[in-house]
Amino acid sequence: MKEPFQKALGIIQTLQQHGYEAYFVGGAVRDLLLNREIGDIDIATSALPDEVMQLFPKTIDIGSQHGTVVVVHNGISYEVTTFRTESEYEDYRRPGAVTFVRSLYEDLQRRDFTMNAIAMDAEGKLIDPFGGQEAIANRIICTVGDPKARFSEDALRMMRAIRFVGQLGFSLDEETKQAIIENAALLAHISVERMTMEFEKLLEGPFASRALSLLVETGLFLYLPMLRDKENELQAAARYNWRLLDSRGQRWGFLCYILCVDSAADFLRAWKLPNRLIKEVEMALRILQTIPSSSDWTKERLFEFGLEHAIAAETIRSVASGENVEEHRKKLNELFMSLPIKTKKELAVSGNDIMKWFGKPGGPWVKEILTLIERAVIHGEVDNHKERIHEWLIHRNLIRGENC
Ligand SMILES: Nc1ccn([C@@H]2O[C@H](COP(=O)(O)OP(=O)(O)OP(=O)(O)O)[C@@H](O)[C@H]2O)c(=O)n1
Ligand SMILES: [Mg+2]
Repeated sequence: MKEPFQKALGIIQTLQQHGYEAYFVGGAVRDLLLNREIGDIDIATSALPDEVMQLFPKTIDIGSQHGTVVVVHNGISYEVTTFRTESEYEDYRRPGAVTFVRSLYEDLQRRDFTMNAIAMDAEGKLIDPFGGQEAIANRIICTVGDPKARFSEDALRMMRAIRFVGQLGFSLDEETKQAIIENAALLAHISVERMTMEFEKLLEGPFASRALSLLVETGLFLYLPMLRDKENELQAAARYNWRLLDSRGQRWGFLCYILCVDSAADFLRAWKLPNRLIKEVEMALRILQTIPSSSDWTKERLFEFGLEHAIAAETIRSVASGENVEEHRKKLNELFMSLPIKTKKELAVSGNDIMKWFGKPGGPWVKEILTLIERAVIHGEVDNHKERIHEWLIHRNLIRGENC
């Protein structure tokens, strides 16, 4: 058994010793079969939440009314969820109430896709009543049972189907795809935060292009924030190599760039993204406007914007134009390495030095002088050394020697 499962085995064994059933379930089992990195390990059990809480010394009640308790075992948190069916649904979101059941089969039956409805016991034996392994072998995403029923239970599952395409490169089963087309409008019931989480996973996946095409083909894009009027642009976005974008900021920046959004801030706010990310994207887009071509970089501009923002901007530009991303990144790195100082903090003189040398009280002029010095240092006119800078100021007749 692989290490992440091994580490959690004690939980399953304890539950079994007390007469309950317990299994590994969900994404971890799927990823094990796919030889992907194992993420969070989820456990399903016949024990009720209260029973789970009594058995383990360290538990956190994160939603026991829905059946889930976190068990902290050897310093790692595991979600342990009571076998359940989701009997009542409110507004196509997650269930308003759950019914706890004592059978694994019923629990697996209410899960979204067959590949996610495989359980594994403490000996590593798989329990796969819905053909999940076969779906994985055939690289197919297929709902457990009636797709309309599964999507009505939780409309986010339609987004999940397409983000799995982006992550795994699997195909959508025809009936599942048809049901997404027919039920796309149910997505309107889902909170933006949940959609954003799936959309980010989709963009990050190695098959993002294929998934973006599917968002258009199924009509799901119509219910995603700010995408309703962007059908053609999204279709175009699907033709780029998203794999070359290697951070959240780069991906969202590229999306704004390719979709020609009026205001990146408004667009990203509609997706409820954090301010820090919004600032990062705005900066990359501002750079693209200020520096019209990748050959227009100067030491001064690179110093001003910083390497990270510069790389984000040039990555966006080169992915959009089909140029060699690595080459542009390399050039920027080399130019940055040649800078005598990389940040304002590294300048060998401070505002206090300037006021002392000039013998004047502080004011906006101090910043102007510091900028002048910064430029001279960046261009190699003067070494970044306090005395050299002092001499340089005297030489330029900005101060008199005796004020030293
Ligand atoms: N809307 C949902 C969300 C989850 N699940 C079930 O709960 C499991 C765990 O959910 P989650 O961790 O959200 O997704 P994963 O499939 O594990 O994907 P990831 O690897 O991204 O965590 C899923 O495998 C699936 O069996 C479901 O049926 N319907
Ligand atoms: Mg998971």
